[in-house]
Amino acid sequence: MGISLGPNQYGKAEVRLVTVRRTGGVHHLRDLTVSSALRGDLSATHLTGDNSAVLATDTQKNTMYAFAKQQDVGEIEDFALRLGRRFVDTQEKITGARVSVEEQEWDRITVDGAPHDHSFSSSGGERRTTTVTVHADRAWVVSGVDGLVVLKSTGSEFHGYPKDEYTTLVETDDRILATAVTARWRYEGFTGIDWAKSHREIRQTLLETFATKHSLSLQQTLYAMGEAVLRARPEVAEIRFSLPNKHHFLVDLSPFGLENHNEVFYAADRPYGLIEGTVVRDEAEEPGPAWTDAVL
Ligand SMILES: O=c1[nH]c(=O)c2[nH]c(=O)[nH]c2[nH]1
Repeated sequence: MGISLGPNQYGKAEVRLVTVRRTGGVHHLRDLTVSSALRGDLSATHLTGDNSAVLATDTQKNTMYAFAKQQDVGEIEDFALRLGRRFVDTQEKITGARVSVEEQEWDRITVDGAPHDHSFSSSGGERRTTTVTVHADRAWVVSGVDGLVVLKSTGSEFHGYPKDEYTTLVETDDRILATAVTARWRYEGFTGIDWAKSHREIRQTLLETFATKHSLSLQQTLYAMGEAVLRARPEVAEIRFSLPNKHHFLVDLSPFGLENHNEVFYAADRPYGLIEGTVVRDEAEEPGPAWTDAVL
C-alpha cells in the first residue's frame, strides 16, 4: 500500500498589525490582519522532520512587522505583494506564497465639528440598546450602546501602579488606548425625552470625552466619560460602563536592528483588562428594579 504526502501549505494566520504614522501632530492609523501560507518542496519536514526548508511561521510574522516599519504599508495589495515576493525570493524551496490582508477601517472622532488628530472610532459592530421595566404605576428606562470601538494613538499613559515580584508590565507615558464601549444609562423623569436625540448626543459626548481626556488609566477615562454625560444630560441619573482594555503591545523590532517609536503594534485580542464602573448623580432616585434585567 503506497502512502504519500498530498498538497500542503503552512504559514502564520491572522497576525494583528497596527501602525501609527505621524505627520506633524496628525496620526494616521492602519489596522491590518495578515495571514501567510507558503508552498513548495516541503516533503522533508513532513516525512523526516528535516526543517531546513521551513521558514518558521514566527519569522513570517516578524517579517510582516519589520516590513511595516521599514516602508509605509501603503495599499494592502502592495504590502501583500512585497511580503509574498520576499518569501518566494529568499527561500529556495518555497515556490508559492499566498498573503491575505484584511483591513479594519477607522474614522476620526469629530470634536466640536473637527476631525481629531489622534482619536478614532470604528463603526461596524455597534448596537444601540434599551431595556425597560414596567410596573403598574411607573416604568424605568435603561438605554445604551454596545461595541462602540474607539482608539487613541497618543494621550494615554499608565504608571505608578504597585510593583511586586510578578510585575513585568513596563510603565509608559505614551501608549495606545483602545476599547469597545458598552454603556448603559438610566433615565429619570423621562416624560418628553427625544430618545434618538438623547442617544445621539450621549454617544457624541462619550466619543469627545474619550478623544480629549488625557488618560492616566482607562479607569480615569471611564469616570470622565460618565461625568461628562451626567453634566450634559439632566435626564440621565446614572451611567454604567464595561470597558475592555484592548491591549496594543509595542513590537520589539530591535533584533532586526530597527527602532520602534510607537509605530508598529501587535493588537492582542485576549486576554484583555476589563474595567467596569458606575457614575451616579448624587441626588438621583433609587434605581428600583431598573437594572435587574439590564446586565452589563
Ligand atoms: O488603564 C489601565 N488600567 C489598568 O488597571 C491596567 N492594568 C494593566 O496591566 N494595564 C492597565 N491599564
